Amino acid sequence: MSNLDMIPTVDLSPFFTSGDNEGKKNAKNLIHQACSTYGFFQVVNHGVPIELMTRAREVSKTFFEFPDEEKLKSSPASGSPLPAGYNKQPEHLADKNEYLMMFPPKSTFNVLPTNPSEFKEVVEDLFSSFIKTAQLLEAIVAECLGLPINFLQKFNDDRNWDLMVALHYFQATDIENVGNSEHEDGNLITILLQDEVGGLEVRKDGEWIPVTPTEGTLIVNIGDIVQVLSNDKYKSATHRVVRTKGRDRYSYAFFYNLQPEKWVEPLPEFSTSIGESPKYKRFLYKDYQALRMRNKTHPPSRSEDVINITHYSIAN
Ligand SMILES: O=C(O)CCC(=O)C(=O)O
Ligand SMILES: [Fe+2]
Repeated sequence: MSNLDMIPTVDLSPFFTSGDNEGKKNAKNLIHQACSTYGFFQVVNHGVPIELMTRAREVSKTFFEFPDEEKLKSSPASGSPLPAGYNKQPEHLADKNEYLMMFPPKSTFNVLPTNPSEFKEVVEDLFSSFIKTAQLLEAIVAECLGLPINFLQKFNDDRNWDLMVALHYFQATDIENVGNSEHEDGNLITILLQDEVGGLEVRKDGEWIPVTPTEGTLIVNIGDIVQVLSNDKYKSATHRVVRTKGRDRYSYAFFYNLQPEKWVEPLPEFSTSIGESPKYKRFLYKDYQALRMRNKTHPPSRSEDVINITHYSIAN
C-alpha cells in the first residue's frame, strides 16, 4: 500500500438512510481503524452540498485577494473571547497565513466581510452544514468507542463555542514554506475543506503523509478532547500545512468545540473501570485553551516547550 492510500475515505451515505447496516458497519470499521492509529480520515457523501463547498472556496479567495485596507475592515472587535474577524499571523511566527475566524452564525462576536456581498450568507450556510456533519461524526465516533450513541452529544452540549476559520496560505518562497506548523487540534473533532493545491500532511509512525486533495471530499481529524476522554484509545492527529511555490492555498477548518467551563478527564470506561490508569490529569478546558493561546502570543524559543495535551499527562 502506498502512503497515498493510507488515509481512508469513508462513504457516509449509509447514515443518511435507514437500513444498510452493512454499509454502516464498514464505515465504522474504517473510522475506528483510522482513529486508533492516527486520528485522520476523509469522508464523502457527508451531507455538505458540493455546490456550497465550491461557493465557499470562491468567496474566500475573492475576499483574501482584496488589498489589506479592505480586509482590515473586518478586524476583530474588542471584547471578543477569540479574535473573530480578519487576522494575519504575527511576523514572529513561522506560520505564514491570514485567516478569518467566526463563531456560529448568530454570534454577536462575529465580524464578517460585507464584500463580496454573498460572503456572509455562504459562510453561515457552510457553518450550519458543518455542524450537522460534525453531529453525525460525533455519534459515529461515540459508537465506535463503544459508548452510547448520544454520549458525546450530551457531554458537548453547547453549540456556542464552535469555530470556523477560512484560511489563506501564501506561496512558499525559496527559503520558507511553513503554512501551519506541526500541531494537534485542542477540540473534539475538526472538519477541513481544502482546495486543489495540497500541502496538508498527517504524521504516522514518524512519517509525513500528504492528504491529496479530492473534489467533494472533506477531511476529518480527531482532537485532544477525544484523545483524553478515550484515555489514548483514539489519537489526536498530528498534522501540518506545507506551502507550495507559485500557488496560494485556501481552506476552511471547522472546529467542533467544547464549552470553556467543562472539565475534561479520561472516562472510567477507558481507565479505572477496566483496571487501567488514567493517562491525563483532570483539567478545565478554558485553562488548556489559555495555554494554547499563550503558545501563539508568547511562543517559546524551543519547539519542545510548546504546550500541548502532554502538559496534563500523568507519568506512569
Ligand atoms: O488548512 C488546513 O488544511 C489545516 C488547518 C489546521 O490544521 C488548523 O487550522 O488547525
Ligand atoms: Fe489543525
